[in-house]
Amino acid sequence: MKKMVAPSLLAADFSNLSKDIEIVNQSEADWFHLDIMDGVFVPNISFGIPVVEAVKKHAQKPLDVHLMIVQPEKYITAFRDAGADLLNVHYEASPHLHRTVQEIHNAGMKAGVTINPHTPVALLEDIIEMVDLVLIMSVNPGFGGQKFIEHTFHRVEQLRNLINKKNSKALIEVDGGVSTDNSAQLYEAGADVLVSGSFIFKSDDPVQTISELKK
Ligand SMILES: O=C(CO)[C@@H](O)[C@H](O)COP(=O)(O)O
Ligand SMILES: [Fe+2]
Repeated sequence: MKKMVAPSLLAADFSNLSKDIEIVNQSEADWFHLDIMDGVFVPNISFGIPVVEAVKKHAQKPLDVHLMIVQPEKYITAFRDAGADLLNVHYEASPHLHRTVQEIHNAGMKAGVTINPHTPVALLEDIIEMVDLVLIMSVNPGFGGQKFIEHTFHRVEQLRNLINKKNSKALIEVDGGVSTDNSAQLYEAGADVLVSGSFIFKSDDPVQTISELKK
């Protein structure tokens, strides 16, 4: 497994965002994770396209944008123009997922599909060969700082088996409640990328915490 870490800026200090962006730049983190919430698909509103654009100006690593919005296909080029390198759309919000993935690729980005904790991994059988990444939610999306759902380990194993069976190159990313209590076991189950927000930014030494999450 790759053992990559994508700090979620949802837990950063929005009154001093450039400081937290610099922490991620200086750390062993691989990507920035940006959570876009619309108050419709999920019961919370976070930030939108202008903030992605602002982060892009300072970020020295790729932007992994997690869209928790209805009709994500409407905003593909807008997020590309704002600086997204990888665009994650929810399976549950995408009735024409095959077309949406094609459009993300045509816009020049990597395409990720995200699944909520209740969505069966097996539903990805006919899309897994064309996506670059699957993001498994290990909490119900909408908020940072929630408790990790233990059943996620089993879902990561199921997805790793599906990826192997289909000879897919998709990476497995896990998001929600990730800490050093579960990181090693997640990599062992087959995860490549771990998203972590509050565990990193509420710690005394975020740079060190990011290093610990890569072990
Ligand atoms: O997508 C989401 C939440 O919906 C996440 O990316 C959170 O921002 C992760 O935060 P922590 O659970 O690590 O605090
Ligand atoms: Fe996220």
